[in-house]
Amino acid sequence: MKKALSGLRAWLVQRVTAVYMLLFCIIALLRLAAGRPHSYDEWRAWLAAPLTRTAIALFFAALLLHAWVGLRDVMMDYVQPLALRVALLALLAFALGGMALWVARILLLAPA
Ligand code: HEM
Repeated sequence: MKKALSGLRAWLVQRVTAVYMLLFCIIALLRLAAGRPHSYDEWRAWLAAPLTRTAIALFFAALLLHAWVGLRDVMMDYVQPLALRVALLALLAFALGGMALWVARILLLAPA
C-alpha cells in the first residue's frame, strides 16, 4: 500500500513537472517570437526581470525533479543487483545535485 502511494506520488510529480516544463517552453518561444531582445543589455534586462527569473528557477527545479523521479524509477525497475543500483542512484543524485548548485549559482550571482 505504501509502495502504491509512493508510486502514485512519483507519477503525479512526473506529470506536473512535465506540464510545467512544456508550458514554460511554449510561452518562452511565443514570447521570443513576439519580439526578441535585440541587444545584450535587452537580454540581460529580460532575464533579470523577477517574473522571468522566477519562471526559469522553477523550470530548472521542475527539470531536475523530473529527471530524478524518472531516472530513479527506471533504475529501480531495470537494475537488479543492489550494489550497482545504489551506486548508480548515488551517482545520479550527485550529478543532479551538482547541476542544481550550478543553476542556483548562475541565477543568484547573475547581475540584476
Ligand atoms: C522540457 C523537458 C521535458 C519534458 C517536457 C518532459 C516530458 C515528459 C513526459 C510528458 C513524460 C511522460 C510522463 C508519463 O506519462 O509517464 C516524461 C517521462 C520521463 N522523462 Fe521527461 N521531460 C523532459 C525532460 C526530461 C529530462 C531532462 C529527463 C532526464 C534526463 C527526463 C526523463 C524522463 C523519464 C526517465 C521519464 C519516464 C519514462 C518512463 O517511465 O517510461 N525528462 N517526460
